[in-house]
Amino acid sequence: MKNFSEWFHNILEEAELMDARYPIKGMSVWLPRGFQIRKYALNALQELLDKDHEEVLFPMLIPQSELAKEAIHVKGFEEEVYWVTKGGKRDLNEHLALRPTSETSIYPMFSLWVRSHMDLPIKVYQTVNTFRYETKHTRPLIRVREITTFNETHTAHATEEEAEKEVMEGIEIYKTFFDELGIPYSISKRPEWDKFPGSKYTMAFDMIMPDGKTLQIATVHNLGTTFAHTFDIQFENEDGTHDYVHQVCYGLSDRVIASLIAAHGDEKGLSLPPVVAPEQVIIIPIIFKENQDVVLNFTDNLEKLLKNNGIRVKQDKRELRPGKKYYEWEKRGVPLRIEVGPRDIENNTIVINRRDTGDKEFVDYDENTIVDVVKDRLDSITHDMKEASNKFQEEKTFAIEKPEQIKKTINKKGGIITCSWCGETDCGKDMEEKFDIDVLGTQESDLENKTCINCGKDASYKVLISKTY
Ligand SMILES: Nc1ncnc2c1ncn2[C@@H]1O[C@H](COS(=O)(=O)NC(=O)[C@@H](N)CS)[C@@H](O)[C@H]1O
Repeated sequence: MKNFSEWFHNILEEAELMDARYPIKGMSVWLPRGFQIRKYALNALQELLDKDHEEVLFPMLIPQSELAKEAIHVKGFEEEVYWVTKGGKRDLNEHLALRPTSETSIYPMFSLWVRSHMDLPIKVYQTVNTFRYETKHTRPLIRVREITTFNETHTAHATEEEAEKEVMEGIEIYKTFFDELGIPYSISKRPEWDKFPGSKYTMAFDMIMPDGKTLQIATVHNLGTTFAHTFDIQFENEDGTHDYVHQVCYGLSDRVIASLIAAHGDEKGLSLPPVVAPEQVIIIPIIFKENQDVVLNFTDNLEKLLKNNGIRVKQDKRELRPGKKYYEWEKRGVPLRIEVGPRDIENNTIVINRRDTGDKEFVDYDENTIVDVVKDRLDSITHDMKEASNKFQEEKTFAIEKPEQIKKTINKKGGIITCSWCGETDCGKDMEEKFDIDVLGTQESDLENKTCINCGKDASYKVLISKTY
């Protein structure tokens, strides 16, 4: 893992997740295994969103006039928007933007849908591709020009309190989702100069990657009433007065898959939490000519049993020596491997190998309990993977007191440092400049008469700082 970037790119290819050779920079192809992992990850997220949000689908193209309406928003995206300017041979009289995110395609429709407070709240989400002409170094899943797995939630509420509640709900949904996938994170409130264009404030999830830099893996934005004024989204109260809606939006992307790979992968390759694994169990029959049928009869039965109990299982019967099979399935990150040879059958045991820890376990085989045993081991893997990645995030987060520790700690150890800060924009930007770092954001904390690490003024914030992607 000394060269994370090389390791990461190798895994995409060797675990057959993506093909980055597509002839447009910043765009790659989802291969079948990668696509399944993406599907299971999205299923887990949608299960959480579906509790009280509805899935919708908006057009990909946005009229220039709509995109331009929200000045701050469009300022934030104007460098990144792809445009459609022709239809066939004909020039379009209005250029159409490929959505970089969907506020300006959704909110004109919210304006049509919202008339009375009875039409509120609106809580919708979509999983779409979005396009951002990233000029920084692109890399698959991490910084792409076509974001293929952009899950964005957009809500409208009658009151500010309801919008604040939705922000907390969005944060909870993402916390639960990342916890299920064993992806670690630190949550902070982005500084004024780095919040979502047009928003009141942005809450962000940052994961410390193996190379010590942090990756923004999700964001929740309180939009206030700015977009409601811009797109005239008003509703009539019970007393006949009119108010603008209060809005929230939140989103995550392909980076979730990048985080899965980074959080759990190792020298052997991918290591997947069961919830997203295309195969949760791979059965390897150890076959010798003379007793082939005995073994295969046993493993076919075991495969059927596991499959009938909702476990995603495969059997590798290829004419290859076992070691080669182990190598391949470990690289693909299959959580559990079950080996069965003629001796195991005589002893009525099977061998269970955990991909995450490498532990090998001899288990007495009993048709009535083997499903529970396998499910129990899969649950242990889920639990332990989450513990391990949270431990890494915690161990790479350092509280410091002195400014000279900022650069030293970041350059030497990477990760996130926390310290006290006055919260002033010019001081924050000065810190970023001086120490060549990024201010991730602030967290609630009970600072008593602390001074700002950078300017010495009274500090009222605990700030998180790191090198970022
Ligand atoms: N070029 C990119 N490649 C991959 N993921 C990206 C890229 N740009 C942004 N993201 C991810 O997408 C998330 C949401 O994007 S965002 O700009 O912060 N927020 C929005 O677009 C809001 N409309 C919420 S949906 C970010 O937190 C980040 O994790």
